[in-house]
Amino acid sequence: MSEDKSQQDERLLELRDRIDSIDSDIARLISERANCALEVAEVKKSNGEDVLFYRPEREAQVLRRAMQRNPGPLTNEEMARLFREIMSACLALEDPLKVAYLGPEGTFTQQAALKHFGHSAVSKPLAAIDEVFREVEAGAVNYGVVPVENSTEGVVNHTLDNFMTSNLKICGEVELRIHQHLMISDVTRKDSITRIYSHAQSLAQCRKWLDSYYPNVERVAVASNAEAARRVKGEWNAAAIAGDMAAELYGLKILNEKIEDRPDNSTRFLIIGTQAVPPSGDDKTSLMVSMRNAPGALHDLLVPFQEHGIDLTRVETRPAQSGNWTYVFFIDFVGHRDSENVAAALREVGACASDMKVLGSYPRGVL
Ligand SMILES: O=C(O)C(=O)C[C@]1(C(=O)O)C=C[C@@H](O)C=C1
Repeated sequence: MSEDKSQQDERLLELRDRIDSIDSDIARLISERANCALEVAEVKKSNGEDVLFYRPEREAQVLRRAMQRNPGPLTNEEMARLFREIMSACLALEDPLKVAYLGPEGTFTQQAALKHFGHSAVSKPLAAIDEVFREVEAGAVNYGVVPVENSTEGVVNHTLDNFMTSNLKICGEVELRIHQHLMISDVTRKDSITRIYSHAQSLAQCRKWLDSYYPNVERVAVASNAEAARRVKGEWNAAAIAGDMAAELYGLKILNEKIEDRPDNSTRFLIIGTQAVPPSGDDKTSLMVSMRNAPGALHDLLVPFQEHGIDLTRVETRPAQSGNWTYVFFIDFVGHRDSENVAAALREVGACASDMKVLGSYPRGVL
């Protein structure tokens, strides 16, 4: 063995010894933290019947702090992701969360659920957005995850419409960068693709790419990206557009990566539940307001926000289910309903609206 090689080996041994010793410190500290969480659970239980183990505002604060004090070299996002999983495991010790999401397995919504709750939550795929609302309302699961808007394709009307008849609250939001890939199975003949399956939104997000590279191939819209991937499994002349999770789940090969037309393509998801979330220090509020279709109605509705210095992040209009040319506005803005300026604006909006419902104040998405 050369002198260099043996020096290298020695250095490697030394570093690995150091890593072993750091790992045992980390393990001890994680266990100490987990014991603390168990004590927190005991304190919560001694406080009353309706125990809320999951605290979105506290989780947001823990993650933000992990990012702020990050000394590097890991990125802030990586550091927060690690803490996300530690907290998820600690919460599972207190009370394992049950979370329903718009499935099937392998969809972007599952990815969003994992990003928000970590891997220790028990998650349940459901076939439709309405079903996710229903399961949370029935108490069969603690929370639900549903898509609400895509930066390329706009709003998910189905989610907004469900709020018209539901009493559920918004407890959180997650934003996910959406990367679409073209994928095939082992039996697909690359040069004989005549059909591409995907969800209609994903086909739309990749429209220009498809026009350039597969102009004459039939585009078939199916219920989800994961369903598209499942179909391709046994078809020699088909491909699917879906995300990483679907490719992994169905063992497909990615032929072309990141084929979305816009590089900043992202989707926002909502966490729905029954709890009102206290302020975290950086929050958003979602509001549903009905107005008669009178001239200047939208203007009147927006003035209080401007007067109280509140930033609107989104305004959507949907026809009310009662018809009669009544419109429902969905408004998102920065701030918590408990803060003075927001409370004042809500009073004024309430006075000019025919109906108003605060869908929830919740921490702004951290990761
Ligand atoms: O602080 C709490 O209330 C806890 O239960 C602890 C903890 C954590 O692990 O930090 C766990 C779950 C909650 O959702 C928030 C935080």
